[in-house]
Amino acid sequence: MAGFREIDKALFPIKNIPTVVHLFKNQLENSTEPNLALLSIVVGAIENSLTCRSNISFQISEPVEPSSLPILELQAVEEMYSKFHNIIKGAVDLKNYAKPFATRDLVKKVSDVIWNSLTRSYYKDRAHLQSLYSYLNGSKLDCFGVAFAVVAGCQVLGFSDVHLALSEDHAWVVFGEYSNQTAEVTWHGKGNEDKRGQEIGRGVSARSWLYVNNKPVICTRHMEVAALVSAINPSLNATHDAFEVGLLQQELLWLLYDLGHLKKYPMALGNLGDLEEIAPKDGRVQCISLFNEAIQSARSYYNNQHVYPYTYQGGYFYRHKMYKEAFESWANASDVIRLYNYSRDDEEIYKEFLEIANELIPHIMKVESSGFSSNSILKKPECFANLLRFYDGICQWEEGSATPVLHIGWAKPLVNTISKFDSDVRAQVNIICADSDEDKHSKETNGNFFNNNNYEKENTAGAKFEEKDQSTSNVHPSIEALTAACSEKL
Ligand SMILES: CC1(C)CN=C(N2CCN(c3ncnc4sc(CCF)cc34)CC2)S1
Repeated sequence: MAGFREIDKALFPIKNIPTVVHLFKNQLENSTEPNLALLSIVVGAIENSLTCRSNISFQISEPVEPSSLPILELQAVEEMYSKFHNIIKGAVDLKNYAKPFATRDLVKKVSDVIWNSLTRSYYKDRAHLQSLYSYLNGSKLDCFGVAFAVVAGCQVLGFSDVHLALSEDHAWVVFGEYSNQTAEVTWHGKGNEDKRGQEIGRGVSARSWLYVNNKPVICTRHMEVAALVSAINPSLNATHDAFEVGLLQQELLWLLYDLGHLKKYPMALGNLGDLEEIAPKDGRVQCISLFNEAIQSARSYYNNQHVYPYTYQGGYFYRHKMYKEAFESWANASDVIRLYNYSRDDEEIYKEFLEIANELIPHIMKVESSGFSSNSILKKPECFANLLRFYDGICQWEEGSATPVLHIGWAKPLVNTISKFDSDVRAQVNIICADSDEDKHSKETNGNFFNNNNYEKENTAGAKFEEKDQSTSNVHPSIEALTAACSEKL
């Protein structure tokens, strides 16, 4: 695996953002595959020099122009690259691993090399631990960073079949002649035994959101560059971002977008949408269309099994006080989660739905019920319908799961929200409840959602709440009971 080529070396020393973009363009557009280790070291060095406190004096003294960066010398980058190259080549005796395709032993061996060279104990959720710069200068990596380093290590060894697989909260690798082998290479969450070396579960975990029903983003080399760019973290502290790092990330994401490498990567499109909302670039599409592209991508390539595209879009609508639209996005997010079983590995998405249900929606109810405008969302039946669909999805998510989702803390905001809608508004929503003997979860494999035999969730959205004379399907008993209770009460 050669390091930089002459056309790349000529760009050093790097002093500004356009030069970094040029380096990425060279790497992405040339015939040989982009060098993951080199690109991760470059952006990691820039991110760390602009966000880690150790250089705080430097930031105060230097004049900061919008696209000026700390000077990055070629020699410093080459030293870090050869250090990574030597760690990997020194630890893996290629005579033991026949090429051209990787084996599970090889992947596990590279994962062990990274794993065993990390600092014994450190705060794993800290920022700026995702790049090879962090690995080579601090021996620290976060969960994503370990998976990325394994793929970069396999690239150094010449195994071009090893690729990054990404769900919405976990990363693993695929490999082999047909790219159909999978292996865990990093840990997930807190206090969970790592499953490194094992193939991605077909058991209970397969039904959890964490593995997105076997619809992960399978990266090409170019999409692995998009993943390392997406993982750039501009945050300086809890409240501020380093301006140049955010700008660099935005420019690199637009480069990848223009080259077509974000088409099958919904979260990267969402990341770019968030950056565009903060600092819109002239001549570029509106951020809302990026959120829509992310949703279309998830629907086209991942069988609409991803939640985040809808929460990106819902978050945008919420921030812009477009509450009716936000309810629809969140109901669509809920239609995704309802077909999963909640498992202990799904904390991240649980927190996402908890915040929407118990913080964001109550806030909307508060500000909306203070006024009396006839245009209020409290007068709109489609808002009530989407809220019921949102809550119903969470109820169905819980059904059939080993771990409960709802608790009393959910009920108060839920009832409070529903009772804000007058009976004449609620009456315009047509709810048809399934017959009691019609089991909500058909046992036969009617949907190919989970192609196992013992348990099926219907692959139709659990319930549709639409205005009168629209057909609707079955409703979770607790929602049915709730709306009945409201009718009695009011
Ligand atoms: C709507 C939101 C709450 C805003 N940010 C979100 N994310 C920020 C960016 N994220 C990501 N962005 C690009 N690629 C990846 S791969 C991955 C799983 C660990 F490897 C996460 C993730 C995760 C989700 S979701």
